[in-house]
Amino acid sequence: LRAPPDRIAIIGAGIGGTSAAYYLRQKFGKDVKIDLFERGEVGGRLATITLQGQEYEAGGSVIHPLNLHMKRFVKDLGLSTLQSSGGLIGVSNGDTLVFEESSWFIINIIKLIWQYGFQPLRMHMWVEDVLDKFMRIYRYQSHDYAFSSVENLLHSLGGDDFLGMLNRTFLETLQKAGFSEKFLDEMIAPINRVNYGQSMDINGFVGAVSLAGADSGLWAIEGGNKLVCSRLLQASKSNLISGSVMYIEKTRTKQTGNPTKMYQVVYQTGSETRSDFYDIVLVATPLNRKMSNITFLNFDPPIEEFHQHYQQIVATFIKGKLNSSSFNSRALDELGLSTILTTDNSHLFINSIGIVSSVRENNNAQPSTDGAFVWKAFSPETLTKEQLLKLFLSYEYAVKQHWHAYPHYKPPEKCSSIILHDRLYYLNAMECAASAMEMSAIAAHNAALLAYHRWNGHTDMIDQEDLYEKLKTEL
Ligand SMILES: Cc1cc2nc3c(=O)[nH]c(=O)nc-3n(C[C@H](O)[C@H](O)[C@H](O)COP(=O)(O)OP(=O)(O)OC[C@H]3O[C@@H](n4cnc5c(N)ncnc54)[C@H](O)[C@@H]3O)c2cc1C
Ligand SMILES: CC(C)=CCC/C(C)=C/CC/C(C)=C/CSC[C@H](N)C(=O)O
Repeated sequence: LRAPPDRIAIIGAGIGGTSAAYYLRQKFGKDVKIDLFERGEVGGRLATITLQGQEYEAGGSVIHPLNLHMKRFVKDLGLSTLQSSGGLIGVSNGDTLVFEESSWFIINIIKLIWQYGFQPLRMHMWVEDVLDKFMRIYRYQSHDYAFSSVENLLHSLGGDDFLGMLNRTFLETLQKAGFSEKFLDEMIAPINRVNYGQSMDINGFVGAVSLAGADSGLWAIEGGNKLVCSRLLQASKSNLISGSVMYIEKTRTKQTGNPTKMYQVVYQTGSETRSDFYDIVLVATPLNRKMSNITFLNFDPPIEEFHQHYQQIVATFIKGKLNSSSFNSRALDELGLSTILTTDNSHLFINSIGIVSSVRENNNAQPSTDGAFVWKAFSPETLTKEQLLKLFLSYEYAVKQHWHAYPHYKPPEKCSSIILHDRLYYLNAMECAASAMEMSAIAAHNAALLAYHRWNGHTDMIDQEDLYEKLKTEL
């Protein structure tokens, strides 16, 4: 093995950047100096909001039971978990509830079969099949295999079917699989709206991830999901630099005494502009002007500006008494639902609304003495006072958080390269397939392995074909 690199820079301390620091430390050992640049808060899109002394998840909130990297972090870093799901769900089309869950399991089964036949069961099997194939990544990564592009990674998991999903809309994918318009409109589109704030025109792969996000057994980290980022940072023994990276320059000349330092990272901290030289750089933030504003200088061929459009989502936290008549024409004293999803209807100004528990409560949100709960609404635009008064009989507060949340999906997806230059890697290229905490952790592990193998010239560990067959016989 070649001597390890001297210095590595990671830009962005969200779940992608902090898990990259963790995996890079595992691969390159204790001597490499890792600098992690962050211009905002550690956690990035994993963030909480504190209201009347209670903390709530404002960004990434739920984790799937089969998200094995996230599970592993919790175990290795001594964190605790909370169960996230619970409560009854309804689906409103703006006039009426087209589906309403009952607290009786058997009643729900009868209702689902009555309204949609066996399509919910078929859909469950379809998602399970995608997840089964998706989980091959853990085996590949535990054997240290890496991929140089998102397409190669997806192809190794699910062959041409997975690439096809990236290139077709979710609607086309499910229509082709024989699902009815009514079922897609009333059950599947509402799940896309709560999870990705988008219609059935997203790509089929992110559609499958979105449906996995409606499975049972979802969980979260006690104290807030962002805790995993600060713990990963600590465990990786990286150096956090609070500053905004402005540009990355490919160095023109060899640095005296160390010919390998290829990149100069220039950043702003307070009113000062500083810079440092690095052997390897990992970019762990979406590269577009609104989200990171990083330019690349002196690269040949040049690294062009990135234009991936990110969907704006507003999360509004409202403490109040919901007005059931805004979702249902039937007059009800008490709706009895804790989450209301909505169908794709241009008259609706929210994507979803649901009661939230604090990051320290296990699934048992309690109303205040006057019967008010804390609700979280997702909407494409800021809610106006009139809209809030339509949704609520009365409310104590309404506090909003804006996000450039996830890519605006528009298949066929053209994913950016993971390798931007010799030793310059882009983790968030992965978001073109699907944006989720686990996807960032997978991208981070992949980039750490890729950087390690390319540093050591292990080309046989990159983009191996037929890995599934090859690893079948390995213990
Ligand atoms: C409202 C919402 C709900 C979500 N719900 C879920 C969910 O329930 N489950 C799930 O799995 N996923 C969910 N997601 C998606 C998930 O949160 C993201 O996919 C994931 O957190 C992305 O992590 P990341 O580290 O790749 O990027 P980010 O978290 O965006 O991290 C990038 C970091 O880079 C920093 N940065 C940017 N530019 C610079 C610069 N020039 N210099 C220095 N630092 C810079 C940013 O400040 C940021 O901290 C949700 C997202 C949102 C917004
Ligand atoms: C990556 C895999 C296989 C599974 C991840 C499934 C998952 C947890 C998807 C959720 C994706 C997402 C962007 C959800 C946003 S909204 C979350 C929640 N409903 C909320 O109300 O905050």
